[in-house]
Amino acid sequence: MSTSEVVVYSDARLLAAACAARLVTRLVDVQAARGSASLVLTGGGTGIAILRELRNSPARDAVDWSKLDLYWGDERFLPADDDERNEKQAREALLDHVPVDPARVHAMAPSDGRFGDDPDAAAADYARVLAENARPEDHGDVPTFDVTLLGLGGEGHTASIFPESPAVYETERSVIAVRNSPKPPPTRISLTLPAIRRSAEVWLVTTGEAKADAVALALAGAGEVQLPVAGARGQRRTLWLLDRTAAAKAPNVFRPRIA
Ligand SMILES: O=C(O)[C@H](O)[C@@H](O)[C@H](O)[C@H](O)COP(=O)(O)O
Repeated sequence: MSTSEVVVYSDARLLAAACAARLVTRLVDVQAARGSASLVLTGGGTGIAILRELRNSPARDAVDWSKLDLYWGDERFLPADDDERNEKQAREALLDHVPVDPARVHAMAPSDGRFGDDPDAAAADYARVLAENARPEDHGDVPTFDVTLLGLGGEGHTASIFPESPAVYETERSVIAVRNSPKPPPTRISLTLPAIRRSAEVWLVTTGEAKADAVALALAGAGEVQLPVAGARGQRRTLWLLDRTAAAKAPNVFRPRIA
């Protein structure tokens, strides 16, 4: 697993714009090398702000959107048209404005979809989708996601994996249902940490003073059971993209120049 790299930006808007620029470059490079690319999206304010900046990026269409596989790290288990759905927010922010291939947009099922209000069935189906899209070189039932975007909570959750929850102990399944989430809504679908760790690169993106303790503890080596975001690592790269306030308590060794 990769060691953490940290880049600090002076404010949240600049972080979102710079992360969008990084994404364009990374996706273009991967597509140039392999013909296609894969990106895992996150919910939350920072994750959606990045998608809006990507939509407005002048270099946006350097990405071949038709050759991009899109997944979600987690989803709020709500009706498809609920404004709180990560998928709906991502479509409004970006996906409805670029020529993605609908067959390559892999959304997690809503609570009014073909699995009804059964989050376990919806989670199992998403695990099947991941397995179907894994290639032999991925060595398992989860694709090697080129970039996985993840937000984090002030108490250290990432995706919908919360401290000391059943999700954080999951070692076999790639996707699980989450109930009684401390962050509303209570029922969610989430990749597990083993699935997240199949990523080539994990980009942890967050802003705000409320996240500073979780960032500092993760960078200082906290355990994933108490701080799930500490277990979100890429095979080749784990990149923390922070604004100045979220980085304020980071260990000095990580206190880099502020971009
Ligand atoms: O569905 C969700 O809520 C997200 O996946 C969640 O993991 C989010 O990324 C963090 O809670 C950070 O959210 P903010 O960026 O809004 O603080």
